[in-house]
Amino acid sequence: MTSPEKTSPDPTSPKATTWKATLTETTPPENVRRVACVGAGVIGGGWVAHFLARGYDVTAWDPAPDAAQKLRRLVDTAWPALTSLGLAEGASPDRLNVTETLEQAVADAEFVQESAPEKLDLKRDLLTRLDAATPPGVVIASSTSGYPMTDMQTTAADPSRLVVGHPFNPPYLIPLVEVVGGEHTDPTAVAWAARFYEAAGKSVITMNNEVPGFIANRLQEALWREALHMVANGEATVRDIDLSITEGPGLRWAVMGPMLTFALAGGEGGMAHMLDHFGPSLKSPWTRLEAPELDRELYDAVVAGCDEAADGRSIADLVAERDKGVIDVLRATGRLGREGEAR
Ligand SMILES: NC(=O)C1=CN([C@@H]2O[C@H](COP(=O)(O)OP(=O)(O)OC[C@H]3O[C@@H](n4cnc5c(N)ncnc54)[C@H](O)[C@@H]3O)[C@@H](O)[C@H]2O)C=CC1
Ligand SMILES: C[N+](C)(C)CC(=O)CC(=O)[O-]
Repeated sequence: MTSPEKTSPDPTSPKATTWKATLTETTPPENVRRVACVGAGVIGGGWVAHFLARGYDVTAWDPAPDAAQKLRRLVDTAWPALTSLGLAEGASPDRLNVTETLEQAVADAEFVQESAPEKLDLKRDLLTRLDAATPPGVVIASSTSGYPMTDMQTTAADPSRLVVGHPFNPPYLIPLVEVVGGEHTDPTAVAWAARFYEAAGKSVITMNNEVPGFIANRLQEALWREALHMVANGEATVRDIDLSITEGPGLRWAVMGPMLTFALAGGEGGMAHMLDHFGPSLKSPWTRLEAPELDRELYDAVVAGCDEAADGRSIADLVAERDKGVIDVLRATGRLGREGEAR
């Protein structure tokens, strides 16, 4: 990702402190009842389903002509899984209002989640528009997978209330949200967002430093790049790559992260022994990390490999299978109560 020319607002301008100035008028995160979701594709729609299941009133806007229909279908598809997890009191898909305009969606919102396509100019323009239309003192979060907020908040009149709230697909099942502000974000807005997501049932990592891709996507990207190299070089098939994780480290990663998992590789000696023993292999050529050229051949090989792996299952079948699997893992690892409440 290249960093664009910055036209950052003057941090000493009174506008840059608008959010702070209206803090006392801001709804405490635990009392928020009305959430707006702007952009309602895979992730925006997933956020809508999550917030509805948690009992919020949700307004949504998306410029696509068939967006309302698709969104309601996504919510209906997710609802059985959400019901099995346990709905908040009063939660209902009927509490969704798909509006005609962006301005209507955010007019009464107490929190705004932006989930538009991952294009820097588009995000910048949209956040500027959202900032202009959203009541003062309301935090606006972007679902961006990797742009630093500093690069997205360059043209907003009040950049101090803009934060990144990076979710994982599907946001109605995967608990993690990475929260981080930009150079011109008020740290109180970051703290407010973190508290809000926690109140909304998410697991939050708050980052104090901006790095493109945040934490989890940097880790995922390293694995993804190596997987593409292996497919491109004919070293492994798409199926081999998937099996190597689902039948291998993926099982452990659902229980503990890569750090603790590797500490156990050192036996009684823990991570210290693991480093003494396997440290030298860091110098072995086990990974390339530079991204391979995503040329037509590699593109086709990856797409065809996934079609073959799906073995006739539609995307809807795979989504249902994934959702059931994630719920089973959450349950089996004690991260869900008997009624499905997240711990
Ligand atoms: N797909 C994924 O696995 C994840 C995506 N994200 C991030 O979420 C964001 C959305 O990605 P997806 O939902 O995957 O994309 P998507 O393509 O499924 O949905 C994007 C939606 O935005 C709408 N849209 C287009 N222009 C717009 C505008 N100017 N204002 C508002 N909405 C607009 C489109 O009509 C579409 O419904 C991106 O920033 C992406 O990086 C974050 C985590 C995971
Ligand atoms: C593929 N992706 C980069 C958009 C993925 C994410 O951002 C997070 C996720 O759901 O894995």
